Amino acid sequence: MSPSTFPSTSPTPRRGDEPLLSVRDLSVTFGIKNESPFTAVDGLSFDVRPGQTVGLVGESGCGKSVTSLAVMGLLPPRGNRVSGTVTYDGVDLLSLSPKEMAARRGKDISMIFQDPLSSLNPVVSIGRQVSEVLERHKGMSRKEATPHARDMLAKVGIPDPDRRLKEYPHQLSGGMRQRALIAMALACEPRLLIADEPTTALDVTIQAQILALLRELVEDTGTALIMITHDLGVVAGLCDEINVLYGGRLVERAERHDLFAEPRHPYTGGLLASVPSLDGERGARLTPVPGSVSDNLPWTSACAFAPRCANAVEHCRERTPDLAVAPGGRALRCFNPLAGDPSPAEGTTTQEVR
Ligand SMILES: Nc1ncnc2c1ncn2[C@@H]1O[C@H](COP(=O)(O)OP(=O)(O)OP(=O)(O)O)[C@@H](O)[C@H]1O
Repeated sequence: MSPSTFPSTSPTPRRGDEPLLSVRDLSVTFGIKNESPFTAVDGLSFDVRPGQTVGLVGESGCGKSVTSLAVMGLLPPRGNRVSGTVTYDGVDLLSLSPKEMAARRGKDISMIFQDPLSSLNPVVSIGRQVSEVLERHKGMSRKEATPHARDMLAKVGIPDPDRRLKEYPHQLSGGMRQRALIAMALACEPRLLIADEPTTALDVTIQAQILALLRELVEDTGTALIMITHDLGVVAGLCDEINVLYGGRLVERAERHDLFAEPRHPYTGGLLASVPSLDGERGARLTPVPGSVSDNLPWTSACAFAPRCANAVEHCRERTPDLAVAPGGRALRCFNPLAGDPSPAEGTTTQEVR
């Protein structure tokens, strides 16, 4: 695809500017009327700048999707408590009314989900679904929106877009459906795109194509991208910065290169050891992280990961590790990290966050 494939979201500022999205101390607790409420996201903070791709990574249940739903204002209206701030372009999204938030969704911030089949309406043609977004958010008439919808399908690499416009989701392959969903998400040139496991339902070749498409989008338009995945392999070629979550809390954050070259949290190390590598020895076995999240200890009195951690020492089960943030932004929540340079947790210049 050519560098001019995507329309520029001008005057979007480029990489390196102020954060477009700042999440600060975000917590989401479910079952607030029950005797034992459950905190799915606990004190999470991260920034996303224009043109930056930020990964939220962790295994099932660590709070990735709940974080994205909180940012999008899509959590169930009752039965949960959300605290902290989610500042987008200077506005705290958590303070907006449902109506105000609905007006921003699809326009300023868009989301693509794991399963395109359940995200697309099965009885509405692909062209109609893309053009409806343009009618709703850009005030276009149906007549004006249809050629734009066609262009969007072409831009995301759907061949023969004139024919595809008239087709229904079941007539497209899985990869084409995901492209159609990306076309819908991009129709209004959002400045922030959240992709929640966008390639999990696709086979490996198509996965690579969709990831390449997202990378081009970010490079060409300066769109900020939050990439949610359980698979460090997916973020390897895409993310600038990676946030590793465990049990609802951030346990490590680093630039992609630093994280892959030198993981410091034993959980990050475990995730990396379970990713297949092209450089790995033939026949080498992958090492999964032992145990499951059901083994977790409560963060309030321990490190939740301690029962599964080969590096755990006695007080990991007795005290809560704080998140220590180094001046460059690298962050670590661990009493006994993997070997490497002195970590923030080992007491260099640090700022205790939580
Ligand atoms: N509406 C809800 N009510 C109660 N608990 C919920 C609700 N939504 C999510 N949870 C719980 O919050 C925790 C975090 O869920 P979340 O979907 O964010 O996990 P995830 O990291 O995205 O995992 P997955 O990849 O499996 O979706 C899970 O234990 C989940 O059961």
